[in-house]
Amino acid sequence: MTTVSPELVLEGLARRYGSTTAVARMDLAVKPGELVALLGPSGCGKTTTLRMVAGFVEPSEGRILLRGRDITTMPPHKRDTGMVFQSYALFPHLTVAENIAFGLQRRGVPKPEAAERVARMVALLQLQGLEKRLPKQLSGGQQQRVAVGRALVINPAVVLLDEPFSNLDALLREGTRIELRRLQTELGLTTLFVTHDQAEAMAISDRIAVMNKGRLEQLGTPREVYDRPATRFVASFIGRANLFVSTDGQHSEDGIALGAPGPGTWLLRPEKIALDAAPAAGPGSVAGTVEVVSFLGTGAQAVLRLPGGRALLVEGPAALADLRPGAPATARWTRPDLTLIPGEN
Ligand SMILES: Nc1ncnc2c1ncn2[C@@H]1O[C@H](COP(=O)(O)OP(=O)(O)OP(=O)(O)O)[C@@H](O)[C@H]1O
Repeated sequence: MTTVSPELVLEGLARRYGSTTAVARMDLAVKPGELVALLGPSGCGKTTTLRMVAGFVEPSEGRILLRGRDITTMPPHKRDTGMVFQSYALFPHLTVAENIAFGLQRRGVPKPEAAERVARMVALLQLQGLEKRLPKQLSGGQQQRVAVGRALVINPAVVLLDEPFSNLDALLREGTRIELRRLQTELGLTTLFVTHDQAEAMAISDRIAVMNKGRLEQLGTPREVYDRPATRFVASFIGRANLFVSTDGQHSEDGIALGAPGPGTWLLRPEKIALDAAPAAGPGSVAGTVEVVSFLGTGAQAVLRLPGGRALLVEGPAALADLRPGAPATARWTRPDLTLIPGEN
């Protein structure tokens, strides 16, 4: 077995502001060429973590190692990190080419080599013909690509991206994230990516670090965090979740015939549930009333209101949208559709 030594390591990294703990003792190891997303709701400590790695925020505790070197107290420009800010932070008076070349000049890269590397970035990011423009003469998506180019051209050991697509409209955002993923894979860039958008994190990450209230709740591949969430928070933040608490497995606290193999907190994803018109029959079935249906293009969603008052979310084929609100329907699932949430027991 070969073990790859990680490129970036966070060891017990913490940051407090007075009595507020922005980040609590975080451990994370990012492998060479890996893209890890820091995902969580507003205020969970994603940006603070990224800024500690970049050197803009001083940790209260812990260490940061980059390629085995302790960089915890090193000034930002000596760290070998390339950062892309949410606001892009381009120099308004410099052209596209000059913006991209900036970091190379500062590092004393000879002019001919710098010109060559800038031209390569311009080509990779499809900015040809825009080299002499100023940032204000570019679209949001083009500005975003210049910001990425400026961070990548110095060939940093780790690329740090803070919600880089938040200023783009939905369609451009999807296209740009695919482009970024392609570039990141092609160039083998070790990347830490901050986002509060779970779909974005799922789409581009090798692994996702799910954060909540300054803590790392789970680290895993998109599939792992979706299929086997460690906590109730992860289950609800990644995708949609129907959660049931049961003391015996047979029934949930609100009286649903759950049919789980044992006690605990159980997750039932909406796409695991089937709806039909026949009456409920024992474990893994419950009758209710269709409350809302939504057609989503690739499928549909329905909310089933249960007698106990709970709203059960169901996802399935587009035909689900043909159900009439107010109609009775029975939800069905099987034992393997239920996933135990280990962190809640
Ligand atoms: N300079 C500061 N002074 C005081 N508190 C701060 C400071 N910076 C961050 N915090 C607090 O630390 C916590 C984490 O903030 P952080 O910006 O890291 O969260 P985030 O997950 O990046 O949120 P968002 O998605 O909204 O940017 C928040 O409670 C925030 O109010």
